[in-house]
Amino acid sequence: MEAVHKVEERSNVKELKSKKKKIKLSVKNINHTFKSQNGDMTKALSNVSLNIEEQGFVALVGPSGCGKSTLLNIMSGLIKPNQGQVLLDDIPVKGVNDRIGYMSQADTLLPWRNVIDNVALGLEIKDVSKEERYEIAQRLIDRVGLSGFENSYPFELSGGMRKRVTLIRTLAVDPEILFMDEPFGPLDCFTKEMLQEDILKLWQENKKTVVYVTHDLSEAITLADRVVIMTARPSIIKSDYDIPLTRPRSVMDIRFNSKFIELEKMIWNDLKEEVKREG
Ligand SMILES: Nc1ncnc2c1ncn2[C@@H]1O[C@H](COP(=O)(O)OP(=O)(O)OP(=O)(O)O)[C@@H](O)[C@H]1O
Repeated sequence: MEAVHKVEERSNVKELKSKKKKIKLSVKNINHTFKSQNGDMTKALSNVSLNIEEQGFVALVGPSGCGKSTLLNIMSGLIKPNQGQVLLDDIPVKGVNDRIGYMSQADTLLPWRNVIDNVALGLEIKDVSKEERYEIAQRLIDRVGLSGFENSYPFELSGGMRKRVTLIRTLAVDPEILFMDEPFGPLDCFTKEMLQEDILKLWQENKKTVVYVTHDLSEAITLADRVVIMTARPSIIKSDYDIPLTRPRSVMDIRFNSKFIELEKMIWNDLKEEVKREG
């Protein structure tokens, strides 16, 4: 299928694309080994390089424990790699900064703040006026169907609603690039699909650059423009697939699209070798 490019074949494709789209994030020759308390060494990443285009939606997929979160944490400046560097608009990323948004699986809402004050938190930290931050927060609350819950506290919300609040809190500060680490991992599949629908809708409106870590190949193909497969540890990038499914997409319908089914089958054949190696 012409949409597919193994890593080694992708370079000319990238050259052609770079004429159209700027590289937003560049990961260069990253090596990273963890040293545990008892002195054990775990080599997580081996010479990983990756370019992410502006407004691109890239999913990182690989077997459990292969180093996906480590790579995301290095990209976002949370971890300093042993070797290599990450450039955001050609400037080295040195620690977390407000150009970057990060959403993890953890529930990080502040329990003593209601929905609107949770959503407005980052704007408050940035000294945005109360009127403006409430206006931005309200717009996002309305966008994800949480109108009427502005004054509710996190404990009064369902798991899916809390995720929605976390998502729009991350978007409220308008980051240039958004990193998401299995943000909907523990939720049931129906709630997950509704949240994926929200992501597609919000992305369609704002076209942020997104890097999305998931175990779930179907989720990766549904959301992303590119699916990058990582090998079992020590992880290298094995393959890089374009996802030529038209947008706007519907989570509910896309899985019945013949191109989707074909892509999932093909990428799974590649991924399953790594899953078996890891197991
Ligand atoms: N702080 C740490 N200290 C020691 N080892 C670590 C640390 N963080 C991660 N590791 C190890 O590095 C490897 C990669 O971990 P990482 O969390 O990046 O994998 P992952 O692909 O995101 O896994 P999963 O999909 O299961 O969340 C694992 O073997 C993990 O045990």
